[in-house]
Amino acid sequence: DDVSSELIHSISERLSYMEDVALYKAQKHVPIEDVAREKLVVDESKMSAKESGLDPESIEAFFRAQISVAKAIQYRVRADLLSTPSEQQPKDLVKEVRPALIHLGDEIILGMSKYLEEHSSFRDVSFEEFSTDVNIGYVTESDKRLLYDALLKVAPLAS
Ligand SMILES: C=C(O[C@@H]1C=C(C(=O)O)C=C[C@H]1O)C(=O)O
Repeated sequence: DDVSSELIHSISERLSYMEDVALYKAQKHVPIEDVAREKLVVDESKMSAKESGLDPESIEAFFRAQISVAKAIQYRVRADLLSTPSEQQPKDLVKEVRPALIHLGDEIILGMSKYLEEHSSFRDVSFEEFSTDVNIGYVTESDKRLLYDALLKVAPLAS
Protein backbone atom coordinates (compact mmCIF):
# COMPACT_ATOMS: atom_id res chain seq x y z
CA ASP A 1 0.00 0.00 0.00
CA ASP A 2 0.96 3.71 0.00
CA VAL A 3 2.31 3.68 3.55
CA SER A 4 4.60 0.72 2.93
CA SER A 5 5.85 2.14 -0.40
CA GLU A 6 6.65 5.42 1.30
CA LEU A 7 8.47 3.58 4.07
CA ILE A 8 10.53 1.50 1.63
CA HIS A 9 11.30 4.71 -0.25
CA SER A 10 12.71 6.30 2.93
CA ILE A 11 14.81 3.19 3.64
CA SER A 12 16.20 3.37 0.08
CA GLU A 13 16.84 7.07 0.34
CA ARG A 14 18.97 6.50 3.45
CA LEU A 15 21.06 3.97 1.52
CA SER A 16 21.32 6.25 -1.51
CA TYR A 17 23.68 8.52 0.45
CA MET A 18 26.29 5.83 1.04
CA GLU A 19 28.12 5.99 -2.29
CA ASP A 20 28.79 9.66 -1.59
CA VAL A 21 29.80 8.95 2.02
CA ALA A 22 32.35 6.40 0.73
CA LEU A 23 33.89 8.98 -1.60
CA TYR A 24 34.08 11.58 1.18
CA LYS A 25 35.84 9.13 3.51
CA ALA A 26 38.22 7.88 0.80
CA GLN A 27 39.28 11.45 -0.06
CA LYS A 28 39.89 12.19 3.62
CA HIS A 29 41.61 8.82 4.29
CA VAL A 30 39.29 8.03 7.18
CA PRO A 31 37.84 4.62 8.08
CA ILE A 32 34.34 3.64 6.99
CA GLU A 33 33.25 2.37 10.39
CA ASP A 34 32.60 4.98 13.09
CA VAL A 35 31.48 3.17 16.24
CA ALA A 36 30.75 6.33 18.23
CA ARG A 37 28.52 7.64 15.44
CA GLU A 38 26.72 4.31 15.21
CA LYS A 39 25.94 4.47 18.92
CA LEU A 40 24.47 7.94 18.50
CA VAL A 41 22.35 6.80 15.53
CA VAL A 42 21.08 3.75 17.45
CA ASP A 43 20.36 5.71 20.66
CA GLU A 44 18.51 8.34 18.66
CA SER A 45 16.42 5.66 16.92
CA LYS A 46 15.43 4.07 20.24
CA MET A 47 14.26 7.42 21.60
CA SER A 48 12.17 8.07 18.48
CA ALA A 49 10.81 4.52 18.68
CA LYS A 50 9.50 5.08 22.20
CA GLU A 51 7.90 8.39 21.15
CA SER A 52 6.21 6.62 18.23
CA GLY A 53 4.98 3.64 20.30
CA LEU A 54 7.37 1.08 18.78
CA ASP A 55 9.38 -1.58 20.58
CA PRO A 56 12.87 -0.01 20.91
CA GLU A 57 14.70 -3.36 20.81
CA SER A 58 13.20 -4.24 17.44
CA ILE A 59 14.04 -0.75 16.16
CA GLU A 60 17.62 -1.06 17.39
CA ALA A 61 17.97 -4.35 15.50
CA PHE A 62 16.53 -2.77 12.36
CA PHE A 63 18.88 0.22 12.61
CA ARG A 64 21.86 -2.10 13.15
CA ALA A 65 20.88 -3.87 9.93
CA GLN A 66 20.64 -0.52 8.11
CA ILE A 67 24.09 0.44 9.42
CA SER A 68 25.54 -2.93 8.30
CA VAL A 69 24.20 -2.45 4.79
CA ALA A 70 25.38 1.19 4.79
CA LYS A 71 28.92 0.00 5.57
CA ALA A 72 28.75 -2.86 3.05
CA ILE A 73 27.90 -0.36 0.28
CA GLN A 74 30.76 1.89 1.39
CA TYR A 75 33.32 -0.96 1.42
CA ARG A 76 32.32 -2.00 -2.11
CA VAL A 77 32.48 1.58 -3.41
CA ARG A 78 35.79 2.17 -1.69
CA ALA A 79 37.24 -0.94 -3.31
CA ASP A 80 36.14 0.27 -6.74
CA LEU A 81 37.66 3.71 -6.12
CA LEU A 82 41.12 2.08 -5.96
CA SER A 83 41.06 1.33 -9.67
CA THR A 84 38.58 4.04 -10.69
CA PRO A 85 39.30 7.22 -8.73
CA SER A 86 36.68 9.97 -8.74
CA GLU A 87 37.38 13.69 -8.80
CA GLN A 88 33.79 14.39 -7.84
CA GLN A 89 33.18 16.60 -4.81
CA PRO A 90 31.09 14.63 -2.30
CA LYS A 91 28.51 16.23 -0.01
CA ASP A 92 29.86 17.26 3.38
CA LEU A 93 29.39 14.28 5.71
CA VAL A 94 29.22 16.28 8.92
CA LYS A 95 27.28 19.36 7.80
CA GLU A 96 24.92 17.80 5.31
CA VAL A 97 24.76 14.01 5.17
CA ARG A 98 24.65 13.03 8.84
CA PRO A 99 21.84 15.47 9.68
CA ALA A 100 19.92 14.15 6.65
CA LEU A 101 20.44 10.56 7.85
CA ILE A 102 19.05 11.38 11.29
CA HIS A 103 16.04 13.05 9.66
CA LEU A 104 15.46 10.03 7.43
CA GLY A 105 15.76 7.76 10.46
CA ASP A 106 12.88 9.62 12.07
CA GLU A 107 10.87 9.38 8.87
CA ILE A 108 11.48 5.64 8.74
CA ILE A 109 10.26 5.22 12.32
CA LEU A 110 7.19 7.38 11.69
CA GLY A 111 6.42 5.35 8.56
CA MET A 112 6.73 2.10 10.49
CA SER A 113 4.46 3.36 13.23
CA LYS A 114 1.89 4.58 10.70
CA TYR A 115 1.90 1.19 8.97
CA LEU A 116 1.52 -0.70 12.24
CA GLU A 117 -1.55 1.37 13.12
CA GLU A 118 -3.34 -0.47 10.29
CA HIS A 119 -1.51 -3.83 10.24
CA SER A 120 -0.33 -6.13 13.02
CA SER A 121 3.09 -6.66 11.42
CA PHE A 122 5.02 -6.18 8.16
CA ARG A 123 4.18 -9.73 7.03
CA ASP A 124 1.99 -8.48 4.18
CA VAL A 125 4.91 -6.60 2.61
CA SER A 126 6.46 -9.26 0.39
CA PHE A 127 10.20 -9.69 0.03
CA GLU A 128 9.68 -9.32 -3.71
CA GLU A 129 8.08 -5.87 -3.32
CA PHE A 130 10.76 -4.84 -0.84
CA SER A 131 13.57 -6.11 -3.05
CA THR A 132 12.26 -4.40 -6.18
CA ASP A 133 11.73 -1.08 -4.42
CA VAL A 134 15.15 -1.01 -2.72
CA ASN A 135 16.83 -0.24 -6.01
CA ILE A 136 20.20 1.17 -4.95
CA GLY A 137 23.60 0.37 -6.43
CA TYR A 138 26.00 -1.88 -4.51
CA VAL A 139 23.15 -3.45 -2.47
CA THR A 140 23.16 -7.25 -2.72
CA GLU A 141 20.37 -9.78 -2.34
CA SER A 142 21.68 -10.79 1.09
CA ASP A 143 21.79 -7.13 2.18
CA LYS A 144 18.11 -6.93 1.27
CA ARG A 145 17.38 -10.14 3.19
CA LEU A 146 19.09 -8.75 6.27
CA LEU A 147 16.98 -5.57 6.13
CA TYR A 148 13.75 -7.38 5.31
CA ASP A 149 14.14 -9.92 8.12
CA ALA A 150 14.77 -7.08 10.59
CA LEU A 151 11.72 -5.22 9.23
CA LEU A 152 9.51 -8.25 9.87
CA LYS A 153 10.52 -8.17 13.53
CA VAL A 154 9.60 -4.52 14.08
CA ALA A 155 6.69 -4.46 16.50
CA PRO A 156 4.56 -2.04 18.50
CA LEU A 157 5.50 -1.35 22.10
CA ALA A 158 3.96 -3.94 24.42
CA SER A 159 1.51 -2.14 26.71
C1 LIG B 1 27.01 6.61 7.33
C2 LIG B 1 28.17 6.52 7.97
O1 LIG B 1 28.99 5.36 7.90
C3 LIG B 1 28.79 4.26 8.81
C4 LIG B 1 27.34 3.98 8.88
C5 LIG B 1 26.56 4.65 9.79
C6 LIG B 1 25.07 4.73 9.61
O2 LIG B 1 24.53 4.00 8.76
O3 LIG B 1 24.42 5.55 10.30
C7 LIG B 1 27.16 5.30 10.90
C8 LIG B 1 28.51 5.28 11.08
C9 LIG B 1 29.44 4.57 10.17
O4 LIG B 1 29.89 3.38 10.81
C10 LIG B 1 28.70 7.64 8.78
O5 LIG B 1 29.91 7.60 9.08
O6 LIG B 1 27.93 8.56 9.12
